[in-house]
Amino acid sequence: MNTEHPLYKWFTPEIADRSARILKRPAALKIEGLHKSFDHKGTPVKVLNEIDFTAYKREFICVVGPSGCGKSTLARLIAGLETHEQGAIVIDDNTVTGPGPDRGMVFQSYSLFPWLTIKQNVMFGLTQAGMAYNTAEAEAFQWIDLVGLTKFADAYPHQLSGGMKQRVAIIRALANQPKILLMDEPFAALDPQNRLKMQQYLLEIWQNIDITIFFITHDLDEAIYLADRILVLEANPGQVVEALEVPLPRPRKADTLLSPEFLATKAYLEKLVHPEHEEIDMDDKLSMVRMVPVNSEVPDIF
Ligand SMILES: Nc1ncnc2c1ncn2[C@@H]1O[C@H](COP(=O)(O)OP(=O)(O)OP(=O)(O)O)[C@@H](O)[C@H]1O
Repeated sequence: MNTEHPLYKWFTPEIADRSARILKRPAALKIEGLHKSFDHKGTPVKVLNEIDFTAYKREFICVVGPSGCGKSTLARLIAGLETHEQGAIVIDDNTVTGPGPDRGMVFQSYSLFPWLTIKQNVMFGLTQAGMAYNTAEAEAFQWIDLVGLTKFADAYPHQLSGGMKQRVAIIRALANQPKILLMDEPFAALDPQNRLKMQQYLLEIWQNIDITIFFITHDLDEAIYLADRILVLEANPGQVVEALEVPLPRPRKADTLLSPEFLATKAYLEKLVHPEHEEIDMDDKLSMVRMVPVNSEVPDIF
């Protein structure tokens, strides 16, 4: 780690050791010179520019960046749901040319089949891949048990809370044994308490199975809490600003969010992701406050 880096003092020998161990593992995902444009009224508009990045086996990567910087596009390209004009995406030495069973996806909206029970949802990919019904059912029960939903195996998605549905979406993706789990804002629709619980669940699952996670989020707290490294993108066009090693030891717990290294990392990321915030001075803020009409209803929280 560069001794000039603003977070240098938090890179303890323990963190440096974790980082060195991860970098020695084989690459799970290589993104090489990736460019992506979308057509806008007949003109190509570059969304991703020269993205180069490698994630190593069992690494937990979070991707952050301002709205529109191409985070979801990048996840969709890795999933093989979009095509790119230049560069390559390589998973375990295989170049991505379309969707495949080596990648599982979990989105913000619960993409469960509403007409299937929880067990049937989890079994779906397994039976589609040719697994015998009884074997698939036994596997599905193991996954359902892992996330504490045994009692709900025969329930339908609409009978579950948002957090429960997301647990099912995760195990449904994992049951197919992908090499990479792509998650695009999976917990964004949950309230803060359920969100934290889901983050803890995800970390527990990740620690117990052989999976590399590529997790898109708007939420810097979430990224710092979960990731080994955070890929920071900037917008117009989307390109890499930094792949930041998270200087926080594991295991991470709820009080990790209050530690000085967490707060220092967050302040650093805030500046990378929203540099314009530095330009807002207090006089601007006060002039906005003064614009509130004297008689307007002000909520009783002040
Ligand atoms: N199918 C499409 N056709 C045309 N333009 C698109 C398409 N998909 C995305 N874009 C544009 O590409 C840019 C990046 O979009 P993308 O959704 O990947 O960004 P993002 O970083 O995930 O944004 P957010 O954080 O707001 O979800 C945006 O300007 C978007 O309007």
